[in-house]
Amino acid sequence: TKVGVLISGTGTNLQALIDHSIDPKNNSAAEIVLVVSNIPGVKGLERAEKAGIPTKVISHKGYKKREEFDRKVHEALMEAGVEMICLAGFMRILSGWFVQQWTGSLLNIHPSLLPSFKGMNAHKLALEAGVRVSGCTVHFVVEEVDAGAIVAQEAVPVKTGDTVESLQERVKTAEHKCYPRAMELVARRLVGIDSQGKLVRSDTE
Ligand SMILES: Nc1nc2ccc(CNc3ccc(C(=O)NCCCC(=O)O)cc3)cc2c(=O)[nH]1
Ligand SMILES: N[C@@H]1O[C@H](COP(=O)(O)O)[C@@H](O)[C@H]1O
Repeated sequence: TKVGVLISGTGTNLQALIDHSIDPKNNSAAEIVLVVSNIPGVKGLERAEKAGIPTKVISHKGYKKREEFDRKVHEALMEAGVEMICLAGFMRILSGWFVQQWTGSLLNIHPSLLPSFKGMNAHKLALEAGVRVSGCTVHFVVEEVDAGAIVAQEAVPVKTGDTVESLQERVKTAEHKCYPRAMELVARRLVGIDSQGKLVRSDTE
């Protein structure tokens, strides 16, 4: 399955997906064929270039309408023959039109155990809530933000004295294991969503 990865920053999740897909022992069904960033010069672009993966920068600033930006991104993905998309630190909300084109083949990783702590500052919300366990969630992307069917989660202990940075670091370690596994399940079409958006599994578990 040809995979497109959308990023906006450092790309440590992108790196984990790249490492997983190129490691022969994984016999991965996923081939990352394009990395798109909406922000130029981010570290994630270097990671893709080092791995010999084509990159594109499509700045959202160039478009006055959200749908126009999304259509440009969609065209780039189609040109590269992309069959499924992984959002990895991509910080733009995608329009209903875009999400509709990719339903069932569009994944995102969120740094909390959804449905808790949706949105941009999950770690801050988790620390303020005083939870003792946090973690990460890979979910199918639907129009409503951070609300799609959950594919995989990994729990992480919250430690006394944790800051957003220390919790984020611990959660990212879990993300880097969780996301490749989830990508593989979807790339092998062992997991999908039905017309109601509910998860459908064809693997055992
Ligand atoms: N429709 C849809 N699209 C998404 C795009 C990105 C992410 C990643 N997680 C994100 C969750 C929240 C945001 C957010 O609120 N950003 C500030 C507004 C930026 C903007 O104006 O665009 C961004 C990414 C998830 C989703 C999703 O669940 N559904
Ligand atoms: N989507 C969230 O944004 C962050 C991206 O980090 P990176 O993959 O760019 O290092 C990760 O914490 C992920 O959960």
